[in-house]
Amino acid sequence: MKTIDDFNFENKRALIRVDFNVPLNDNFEVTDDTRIISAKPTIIKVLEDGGSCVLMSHLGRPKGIQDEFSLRHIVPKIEDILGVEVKFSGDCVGEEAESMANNLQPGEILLLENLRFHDEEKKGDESFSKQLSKLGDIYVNDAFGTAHRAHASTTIVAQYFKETKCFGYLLAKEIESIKKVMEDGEKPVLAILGGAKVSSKITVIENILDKVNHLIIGGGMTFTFIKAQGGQIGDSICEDDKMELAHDILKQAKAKNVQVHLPVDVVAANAFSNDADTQIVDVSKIPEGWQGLDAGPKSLENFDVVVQACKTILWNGPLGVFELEKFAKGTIALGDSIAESTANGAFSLVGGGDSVAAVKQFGFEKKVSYVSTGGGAMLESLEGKTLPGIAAILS
Ligand SMILES: Nc1ncnc2c1ncn2[C@@H]1O[C@H](COP(=O)(O)OP(=O)(O)O)[C@@H](O)[C@H]1O
Ligand SMILES: O=C(OP(=O)(O)O)[C@H](O)COP(=O)(O)O
Repeated sequence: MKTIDDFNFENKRALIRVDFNVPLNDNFEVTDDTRIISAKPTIIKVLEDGGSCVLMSHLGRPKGIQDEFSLRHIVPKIEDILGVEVKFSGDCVGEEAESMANNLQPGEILLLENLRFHDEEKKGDESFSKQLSKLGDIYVNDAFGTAHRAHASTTIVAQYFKETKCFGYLLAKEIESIKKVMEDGEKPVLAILGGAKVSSKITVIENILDKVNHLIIGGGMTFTFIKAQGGQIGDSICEDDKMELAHDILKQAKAKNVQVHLPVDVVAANAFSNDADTQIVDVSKIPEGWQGLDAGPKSLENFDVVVQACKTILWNGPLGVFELEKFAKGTIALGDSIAESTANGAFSLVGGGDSVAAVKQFGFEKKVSYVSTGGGAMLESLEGKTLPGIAAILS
């Protein structure tokens, strides 16, 4: 696996694919700069070697050229984080980009305009990829968040850099973290899967059953499993067409010697609201008119015992509707448990959109071993897929 450490960038231009697809508010200010901070070590390494950086990224899902998706908006934030001036090219290919890239001096940074202003980016167009390739001497992919997309800048462009392509520090770290859980994690290995629906996690569950010793199933997914076992789930969220599958998953787990832990009690509410009345009830005796929106205290105790006993922990998906304060306790308690287990030597990886949001919101970011910068990319990795952005560097 070739990483940025295998190259000296003195007098070289690094063409770096970063994922600066960051959230902006109405004033075009960056509201979460994690992805920019995460790319910093790679950029600094190039500059310290005496090289220059051409940064390329997408922002959002624009339809053609739309100013609200211009990467120009985030230049001040990047300059703040890197402490270096950032030049900006109003197009990612063409004369302006080429002449600015050619004139870059060691220590300088150029940011290209949103790659997705050209349809060719998502199509993986060859000639567009070739134009991009002219902008650097060494291609570095550090965009884990976009590594599941086979686009021009993440995948096709790599073919123009046979011996001169590598992973940046962030992408290498993401790969290593996934490997630590999925391949060589210290046992017992635990996966905690929560979130809303079974359907969005089926492939993850099936793939993970071969890798773990324990599986905690929580969140809205719980109720499809409970109903499948004959429980009464009241008005809780449920995918009736996935009940057979839920059964099958439990059977597979048994055959593979994976211990499955489901909630035994829940916080049931008479409405999907912070103002709802609530009661703690047995997970399989939820009255009509009530829905389970968080794990109950006995479940949290049980989960804590498992979490403390495990040496490798993967967490994807919240245990309850954490966006509503009244139903955030389970997710917070689980975060506390994982933090404690991590402090005692376990390796913990948090990945997948909403669980990362929860970890950040409740301040667990520094208390777990690694928080992934990719939502979809992490899910596809957990499904066992080889991401095209990663394959393109390895080939
Ligand atoms: N018991 C529940 N009932 C309904 N929704 C739930 C429940 N528990 C969790 N959720 C919701 O699941 C969503 C996260 O699901 P998902 O997108 O699958 O997770 P992730 O983004 O971590 O993969 C959150 O918005 C949360 O409110
Ligand atoms: O934010 C991203 O994905 P994510 O929300 O799944 O983490 C990436 O930048 C990929 O963006 P895309 O899903 O528009 O290709």
